[in-house]
Amino acid sequence: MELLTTDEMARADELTIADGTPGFELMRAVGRAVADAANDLAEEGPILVVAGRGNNGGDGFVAAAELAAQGRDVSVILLCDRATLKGDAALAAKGWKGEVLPCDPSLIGSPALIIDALFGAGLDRPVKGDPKVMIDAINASGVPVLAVDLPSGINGNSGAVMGAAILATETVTFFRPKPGHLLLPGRSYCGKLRVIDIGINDGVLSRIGPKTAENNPDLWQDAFPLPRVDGHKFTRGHAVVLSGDIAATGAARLSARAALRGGAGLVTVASPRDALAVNAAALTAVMVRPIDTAEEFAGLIGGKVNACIIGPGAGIGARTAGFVKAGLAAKRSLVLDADALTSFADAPDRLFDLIKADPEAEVVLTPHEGEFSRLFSDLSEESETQSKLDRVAAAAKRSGAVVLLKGPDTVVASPDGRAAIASNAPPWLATAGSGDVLAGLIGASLTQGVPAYEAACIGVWMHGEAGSEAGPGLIAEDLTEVMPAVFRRLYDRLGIPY
Ligand SMILES: NC(=O)C1=CN([C@@H]2O[C@H](COP(=O)(O)OP(=O)(O)OC[C@H]3O[C@@H](n4cnc5c(N)ncnc54)[C@H](O)[C@@H]3O)[C@@H](O)[C@H]2O)[C@@H](O)CC1
Ligand SMILES: Nc1ncnc2c1ncn2[C@@H]1O[C@H](COP(=O)(O)OP(=O)(O)O)[C@@H](O)[C@H]1O
Ligand SMILES: [K+]
Repeated sequence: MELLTTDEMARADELTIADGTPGFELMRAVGRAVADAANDLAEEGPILVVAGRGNNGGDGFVAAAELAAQGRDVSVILLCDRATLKGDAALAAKGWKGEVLPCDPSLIGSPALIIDALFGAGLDRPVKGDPKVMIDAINASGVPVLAVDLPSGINGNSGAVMGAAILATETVTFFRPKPGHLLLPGRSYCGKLRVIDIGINDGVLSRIGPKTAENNPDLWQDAFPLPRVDGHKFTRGHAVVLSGDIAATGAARLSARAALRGGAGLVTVASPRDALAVNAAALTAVMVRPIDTAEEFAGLIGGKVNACIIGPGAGIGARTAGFVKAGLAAKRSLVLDADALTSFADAPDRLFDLIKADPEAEVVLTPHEGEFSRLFSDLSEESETQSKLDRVAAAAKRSGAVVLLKGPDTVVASPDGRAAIASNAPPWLATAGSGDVLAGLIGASLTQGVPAYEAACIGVWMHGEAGSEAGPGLIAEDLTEVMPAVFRRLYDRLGIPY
């Protein structure tokens, strides 16, 4: 599903209004949807609506009137003087026939549910003073909260907490989710997210042209590689994974096994001679070749090889950088992870220039935050004006590669401006070697000819699903072993027979 920035959402509203649906109609649809969600969350007991001065507050007034008409016991707290409300919000407040209470936290009481309609997309500065006191008091009350559009205080574009934010039980948003619903910390403040149809036609999307999406199969199913009936292992492609020295071979083996499990037809570990026996003893379906130098590596991948995974356990320095250069020179699809990235920390532009020299290059960089800041030091910090999404998008543009920044909200960005945010990764994926498996899974799709952006998105999503499938207590080795179950669930979801 597409994600809309707050500006893009405002544009969707404008286009819908221009096409003949009055803005107040949209607000009424929102208010009714909020009332439905409130009834689901609290079947009985009093409901308190806390409204702000903008249209988010207007949604709150519509919901309050709707719930009262259904016989619910509703009260409303308003952040400002009722007489100062404007436009649709003022119209909505007129429809509320009850009392309006002032912004005093002692009036919260102990309702069954609080509807948070303080701020939505219009939040444009840090929350201070009265609204902050109110938000803190709502959070401290222990009462379940239904947030309208966004938990108040969460920035819809970045997911940042602007001073203070409502910790919602559930959030109802409209038409399409916003990046702030998926990016941390915003996602953690939303509780369960409901996306409601309020009568905005999907046709407006082609006029808006959103570039950001949620990372799930809807985004990449057309690119997902399926084995052909008349195929053989070479049609599924050959991946080469570079091994580290004798003390650091496990990471490459994890990547190699993941590449094979992920669907590569053949996988070879390129191993230093001193580690050959260790690798050979530990591998079965994955092949091993003795490779000590970048020249030997170039020779190996110059043959029938589609993609290379370089970095896991590879060692930091000129040697690994030389293998990366060989991979780029051979025009193979590449996953550059871990040490392959850090090996360019002293001169990242050298790497980017090499990547950009071939506009057709299919290269995925897979840093975690530490590696990311080594390559993109000026993009290492999140700020009010620079979300994780902005940082990764800028990194992709600068490097000429698809960049994936790991975490609970892994972002994949393409130099052409597309970006995807994943929200399916469970926290127990944060375990040694998990990233090596991710590199292998991305390599699996690249090997089968999937373009870098889709390959990265597919790998991230499958990795998250594998984490859920293996469950708490998993170690990296488990991720590769649950891949058949992940494939089966995906095939079922896409309606592909097997
Ligand atoms: N036609 C539309 O545009 C629709 C808008 N809808 C609702 O309208 C919301 C957006 O409405 P608005 O643009 O009026 O914005 P909001 O209602 O989110 O808030 C804007 C108001 O809050 C003030 N404000 C912003 N940050 C503040 C802070 N930190 N401290 C104190 N005051 C602050 C602004 O000055 C402005 O007065 C959406 O989130 C959605 O809930 C829906 O009703 C659907 C239709
Ligand atoms: N809190 C978290 N929730 C979900 N996934 C996480 C979390 N922390 C890390 N991950 C995922 O775990 C993997 C860790 O990769 P990485 O840091 O490279 O580890 P390693 O180098 O040990 O393989 C990444 O895919 C990352 O997105
Ligand atoms: K809100």
